[in-house]
Amino acid sequence: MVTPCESPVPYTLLGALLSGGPACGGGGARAFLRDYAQRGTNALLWVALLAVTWLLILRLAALLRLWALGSRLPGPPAFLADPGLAAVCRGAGDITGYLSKLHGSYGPVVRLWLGPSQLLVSVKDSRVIKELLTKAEDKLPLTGKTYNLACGKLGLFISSFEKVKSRRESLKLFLDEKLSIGASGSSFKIIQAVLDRIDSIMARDFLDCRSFSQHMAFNIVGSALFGDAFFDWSDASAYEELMMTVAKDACFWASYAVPPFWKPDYRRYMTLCAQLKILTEGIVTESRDQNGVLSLVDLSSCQRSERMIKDPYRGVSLLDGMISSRSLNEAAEGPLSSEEEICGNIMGLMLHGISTCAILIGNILTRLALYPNLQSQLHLEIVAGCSESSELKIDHVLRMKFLLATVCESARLLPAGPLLQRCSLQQDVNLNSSITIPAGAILVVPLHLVQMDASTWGNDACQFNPNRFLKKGINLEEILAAAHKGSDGINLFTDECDKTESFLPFGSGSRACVGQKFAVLGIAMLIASLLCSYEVQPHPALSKEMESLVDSNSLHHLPNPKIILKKRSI
Ligand code: HEM
Repeated sequence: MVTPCESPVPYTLLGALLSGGPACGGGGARAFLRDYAQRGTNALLWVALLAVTWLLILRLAALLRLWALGSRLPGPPAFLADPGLAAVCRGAGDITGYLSKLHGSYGPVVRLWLGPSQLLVSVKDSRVIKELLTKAEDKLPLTGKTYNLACGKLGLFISSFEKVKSRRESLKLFLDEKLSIGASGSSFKIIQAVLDRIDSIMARDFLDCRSFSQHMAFNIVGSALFGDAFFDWSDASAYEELMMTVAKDACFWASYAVPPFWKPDYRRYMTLCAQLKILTEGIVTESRDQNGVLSLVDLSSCQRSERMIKDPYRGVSLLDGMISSRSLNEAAEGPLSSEEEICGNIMGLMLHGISTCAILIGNILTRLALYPNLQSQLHLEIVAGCSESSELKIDHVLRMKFLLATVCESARLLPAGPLLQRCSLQQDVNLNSSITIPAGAILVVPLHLVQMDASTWGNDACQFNPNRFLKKGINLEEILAAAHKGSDGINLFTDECDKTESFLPFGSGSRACVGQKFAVLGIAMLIASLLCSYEVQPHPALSKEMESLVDSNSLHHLPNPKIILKKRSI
């Protein structure tokens, strides 16, 4: 008869326990447990090994596919040891100039190997660009990483389109409400408030164009996002300064594959981000208290619009939209949109909105300072446009076509960045039914090349000429109204397909800038208010050299002129 101790070794832990191991002698049980642990560990190691091998096979297959599909596209030989490319990769070279040469040699679609697993595809053909920007819905992972680093968790600007979709919609709705006819007066009253303080802003006898533009952009975007609470926020200037410091270094620190915690500068940077977050939380709380935002939580967007029409001058803040969308999301997906995410979204919007608006404002002010004729023409239009009312409103600005054309022309000649960047994380992108771009490739549209292409814009493509936007009876008011109704881009050239697709300062397609109409009209409003009361003059030190630089087609970085704002005699 077989006794329990002679029974076959139980191969499960349960078996060992049921067999009453210790009663049969402690040594046997220990041996069994050791054996059991060994087998368990081996099994785990095997599973891990198989998983890693499987992942490596998948990665290798993806890499082979990338190489196979990538090599079908025109471009220089793979892994070229090119000093020009090396300089561009280090951030020291001129990416536009480099891509221009490649397009000259290889045509409108060019591929470039940045490394064995990094394929960049640059597209310059306006017929393909639209398709590309619609089909490639994701952003490069680095874009999301940069915002994540500076703003913490956020649901805007991130890589995956799926994750960003609903936030884009609620933000679009909010910004459109800001511009709706009734609310327009209060949305931009901050502009007048800042202009009233101009004497104190002009600490010396001139203004630094870049700092002034940044200050105006900060106020326009800040008051739009936080409503009336922003007007008398005591920490506003500390916030502005901190935000600019954080914005300056975000890309640099995000470019590290592993966050460099061992570097004191990095730790210092993270402390600044934390301070920025605390200040943002402060203004968020104040904005909520002042705008009574929580009373709007249960309203649908349609009800909110109605409410704004009835009560247009109430300083509603972005939080209304964010919180409402939060309630919707909570119902749909669970509590994903935490307070932390709302705060991150707002910081991200401030960072992006201020830096981009500041570039455009600075660009326009520089041209106003350099071209007195442009300024006189604008002044005449502005005075005529708001003659019947003492207060400047969005409806007036919408009628000022030359002003809107000036804003658009400035954005054409100096977009906020040199490249539009996209990618498709999961699926290949088929363009023009003949070009296949493999998933994971970096897709770029070189904005300077496209927006200054002589074949589309004519021989004067590099010259500043707002009138080009007024040709062929283009109705800018209608165009902006169309953008208002939800089209993805500002369609300036209804009859000229090539130009629509070649005017992309706000991007286009699925990830187009949500704030484009707000930015164009807000900046037009600022310039109109400014020119009503002031004349923009160049500082005497502004040399002829700078004048030629502004006209030059190599102007990828704006000079920072000193300007003087001279009060107009009424
Ligand atoms: C002159 C001012 C501005 C310029 C030149 C600008 C430009 C851009 C560009 C080029 C993009 C990428 C588009 C693409 O990849 O197709 C973008 C995205 C975006 N912009 Fe702007 N922008 C400006 C102002 C603003 C403002 C004021 C806001 C809101 C307050 C805003 C909100 C956004 C958002 C949320 C996105 C991200 C869309 C996404 O990732 O899906 N922008 N902007």
